[in-house]
Amino acid sequence: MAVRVGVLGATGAVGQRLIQLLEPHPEFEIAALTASESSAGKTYREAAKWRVDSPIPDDIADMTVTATDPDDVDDDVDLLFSSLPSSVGAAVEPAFCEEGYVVSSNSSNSRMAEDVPLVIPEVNADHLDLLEVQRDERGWDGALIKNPNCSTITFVPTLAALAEFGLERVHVATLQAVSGAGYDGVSSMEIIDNAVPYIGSEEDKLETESRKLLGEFDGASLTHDSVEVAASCNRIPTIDGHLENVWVEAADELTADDAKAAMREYPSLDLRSSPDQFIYVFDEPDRPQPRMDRTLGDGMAIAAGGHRASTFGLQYNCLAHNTIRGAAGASVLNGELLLENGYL
Ligand SMILES: NC(=O)C1=CN([C@@H]2O[C@H](COP(=O)(O)OP(=O)(O)OC[C@H]3O[C@@H](n4cnc5c(N)ncnc54)[C@H](OP(=O)(O)O)[C@@H]3O)[C@@H](O)[C@H]2O)C=CC1
Ligand SMILES: N[C@@H](CC(=O)OP(=O)(O)O)C(=O)O
Repeated sequence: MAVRVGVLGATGAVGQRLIQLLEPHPEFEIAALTASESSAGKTYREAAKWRVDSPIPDDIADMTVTATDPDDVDDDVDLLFSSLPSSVGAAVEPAFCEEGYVVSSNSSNSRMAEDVPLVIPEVNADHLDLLEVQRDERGWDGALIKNPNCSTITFVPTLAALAEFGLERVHVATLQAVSGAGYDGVSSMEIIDNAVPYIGSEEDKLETESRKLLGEFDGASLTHDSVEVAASCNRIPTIDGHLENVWVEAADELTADDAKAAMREYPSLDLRSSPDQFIYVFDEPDRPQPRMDRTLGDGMAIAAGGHRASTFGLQYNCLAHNTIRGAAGASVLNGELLLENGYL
């Protein structure tokens, strides 16, 4: 029987992507949709300005949106996907967890909390058991798991593939699509014929979340990885797909061929939304490109290419679909991991 799930922040850009991915999902059944007070009481069709690239599902369109309050969500809903503004998530996600709901959240609040697993299933599924520590410490029947920032998700899998070479220092420069800022996030006058070399708080997220993801969980606490990461984040006029330039300095010799082989061989998982090939490596020097490569693996693969030796170690480029692998798809994959591991 399918697990009954809800979407917190269901009317938003990421909420709509979640619905697009969850509606046909055989393991999950959408049973609750929440948004702000101004949407509560409306049908989903009335409340959401549907903007994703497939029709609004009829059965979802007719559902009534509720306020984002545990009292308004049925008790038989087991899993909540959260795509709330982080300030709202910080206030309400713990309240849902206290009431026994398991929350798979895409919002940035609490990502760095010591007892909150920050998970990319193919990279650090073992961190999920931090939920036992969380439940002990917080006295929750529910649980809170986070996926990382979209730009973090794009390059950390490639680092995980290279970890055996002894990562010491990493530089990453991003070229981020406008969808990462939400529909109204960047005005057309600001971004057309332009690039903006600043995205608030983004660089810090890449630098800190990456070390948490690559860290070691010993069953009681998590030690962040020692790799030094420096990030520079830029907004460019693409719609979807974050492209990143990465330079890696490793303790051991690391050639372009070694890196390509390690990335190609890095395993995927058997979860329903996992791509068959997790990291798709191009030999062509001008790939990956956002428009051509963001839908690899139904938007869940990481693409890499342009591997070469440079003055600052190994250099390459990587790419991921920021609102699928980097946001809604990441939360769904974490939901599948929770299910597989008996947390639902
Ligand atoms: N990891 C990633 O790559 C990405 C992450 N994000 C993150 O996901 C989250 C959502 O982003 P996005 O979908 O673009 O945002 P939107 O502004 O499009 O949607 C926000 C959602 O939250 C609801 N909401 C707003 N205020 C409240 C409130 N006070 N109480 C309850 N619900 C509220 C809105 O409801 P209503 O329609 O009623 O206002 C809407 O459903 C953010 O935290 C964002 O930073 C976003 C993009 C990519
Ligand atoms: N800041 C990211 C998207 C985002 O909302 O990130 P976060 O989930 O860390 O808030 C971007 O602009 O592409």
